[in-house]
Amino acid sequence: MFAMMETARLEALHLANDPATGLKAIIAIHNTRLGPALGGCRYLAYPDDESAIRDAIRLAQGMSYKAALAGLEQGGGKAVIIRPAHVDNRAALFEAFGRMIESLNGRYITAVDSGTSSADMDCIAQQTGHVTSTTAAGDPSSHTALGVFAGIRATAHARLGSDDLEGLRVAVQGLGHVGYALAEQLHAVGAELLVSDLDAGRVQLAVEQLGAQPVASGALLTTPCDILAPCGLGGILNAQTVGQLRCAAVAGATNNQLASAEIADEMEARGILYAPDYVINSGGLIYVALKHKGETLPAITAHLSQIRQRLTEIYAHAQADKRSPARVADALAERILFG
Ligand SMILES: NC(=O)c1ccc[n+]([C@@H]2O[C@H](COP(=O)([O-])OP(=O)(O)OC[C@H]3O[C@@H](n4cnc5c(N)ncnc54)[C@H](O)[C@@H]3O)[C@@H](O)[C@H]2O)c1
Repeated sequence: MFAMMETARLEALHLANDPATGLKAIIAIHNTRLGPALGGCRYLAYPDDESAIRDAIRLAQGMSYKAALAGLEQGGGKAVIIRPAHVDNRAALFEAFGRMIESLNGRYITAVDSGTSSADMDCIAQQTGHVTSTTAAGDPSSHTALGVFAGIRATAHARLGSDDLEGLRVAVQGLGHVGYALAEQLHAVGAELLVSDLDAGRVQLAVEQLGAQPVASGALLTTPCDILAPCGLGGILNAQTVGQLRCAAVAGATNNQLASAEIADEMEARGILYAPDYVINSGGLIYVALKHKGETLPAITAHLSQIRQRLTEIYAHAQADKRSPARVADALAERILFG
């Protein structure tokens, strides 16, 4: 366990077991150098306890990097609640989790993630103030989409010489909360949209409302385009897909797009510019963190606009050092967190 923590440079790991509600929870606090650790709470079934702990640690680490490059006074953390086969009272389970968070005295702030909802956050809020993305706080997805849109402009400028997206072929994979909002913005500035989603209804909506061209899910990654914007599930840039990409750049919302750092090197070698996922998709975190601090919407929007500048800096470094932007982003984050 300690070896795992050392490898990830994790500060603390907290476990809770509450037989009365069925709560089995893990809170991983990766780094609090910049401020309290903020990160979502997953509520999923895991094959064993170790996989759940591993997941929490890996995700907490990612949150530290994301917060550092988003310029937030916030550290990285993540929680995992192991989903029981059966739960009598979900509200009571999340309230028990709220008490666990409260016992950490503000070192960890939770948020919605896979398997949890704003209603669950409302239950947690009964027991602690260290919770975001409650029903009252609102869904961060539109802010994530705004950040990705700004990041696509920066990427187009760096790779294609102009941030004018009119007529650019942008392939959006996944038309969920973020992907559809992004497609709307791209459509509004005259981009040519190619779209795919596992849900045919979402695709049909984009065809009718945004004039998008539908592409079969399996074919989108290999469709010729200027920018590929992954907004679905992670791990899509891997040894099988990377050689088949036919785009000038990849810039999208999906978390953990790269199967490994070497994939980014391969993209670099092929002249495909890669927008580091945790930089371009940090709009939601910025919204959640600043909203929790009581910032106004204009202040949040102003902070969000820094994503574009941050990416532009990363691309400039990457070009100067002949390295992948993914490597540059990691090095920058590590300097902020541990330097
Ligand atoms: N919501 C946010 O604020 C936020 C913030 C940061 C990162 N992200 C990441 O962005 C991605 C999208 O988030 P979301 O909130 O829009 O999720 P979502 O669940 O609302 O939408 C995802 C969509 O992608 C589709 N999809 C999944 N796999 C696909 C595939 N192989 N091909 C085509 N479509 C596919 C799904 O059918 C779904 O419609 C996720 O990876 C998420 O982790 C989201």
